[in-house]
Amino acid sequence: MASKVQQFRQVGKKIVAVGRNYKAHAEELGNVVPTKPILFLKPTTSYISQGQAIKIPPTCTSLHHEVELGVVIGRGGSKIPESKAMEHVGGYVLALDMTARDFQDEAKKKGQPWTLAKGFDTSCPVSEFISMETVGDPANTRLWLKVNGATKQDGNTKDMIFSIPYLISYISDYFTLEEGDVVLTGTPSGVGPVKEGDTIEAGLGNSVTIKFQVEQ
Ligand SMILES: CC(=O)CC(=O)C(=O)O
Ligand SMILES: [Mg+2]
Repeated sequence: MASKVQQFRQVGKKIVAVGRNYKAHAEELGNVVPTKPILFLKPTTSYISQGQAIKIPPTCTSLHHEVELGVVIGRGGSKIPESKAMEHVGGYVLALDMTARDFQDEAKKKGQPWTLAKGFDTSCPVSEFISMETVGDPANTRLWLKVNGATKQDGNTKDMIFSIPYLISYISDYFTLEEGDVVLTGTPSGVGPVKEGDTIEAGLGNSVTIKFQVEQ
C-alpha cells in the first residue's frame, strides 16, 4: 500500500510554489532578483499526470512552460529550523509550473495576484513520486525541458538562489506544512511559449522523464 506521501496527488494537500529562484530566470523576464522567497499557491485541481493533456486556459495567448523540482513533504511541521528541514522531505516530483504569461503580465502591471495565471486547471503536470535515493543530491540535479524535441530549458538545482532547507524553513514560518504538500522550487531560465499540438518532454537527473501534450 502506497504511503500518503506517495499518494500526494490524492491526499489533496497544498502546492506552495516559489517564484524567481534562479537568477538567470528572474533576469530573462526583466524581474528584480529577489532577496527573500516569492511565494504563491496553486490549487490541487491544477494537478495532472501523464496521459492527461495540458489545456490552454480560455483567452490565454501566451502559455509558458516552467520545469521545476517539486519537494514532497513527508512529515509536516510549523516553524521548522533550516537545520532540520531535510528531515521533513519525503521525496520529490518533476513538475511543470504552467503559466499563462499574458495573464501574469497583466496582473503584475495592475498589482493583482497571479492566481489565474498560475492556478488554472491542468497548470501543474507532475511525474510519479520520486524517491530520495533516485534524486541523490537535490542541490545538484539537472533539470531539462524540450518542446517538440528542441531543448528550451537546461538547468541545475545548484543555481537556486534559496536552498531547499531554507525554503522549507521560510515557508513553515508562515504556513504549516503537511504530509503530502508539494513545494515547487522555481524554474531555471529558458521559459517560453507552447501552443496547441506541442509536445513537452522534461527530465530530472538521468532517470526521470515526463511527456505531456498541449491542447486547446
Ligand atoms: C515569473 C514566474 O512566473 C515565477 C515562477 O514561477 C518561477 O518559477 O520563477
Ligand atoms: Mg514557476
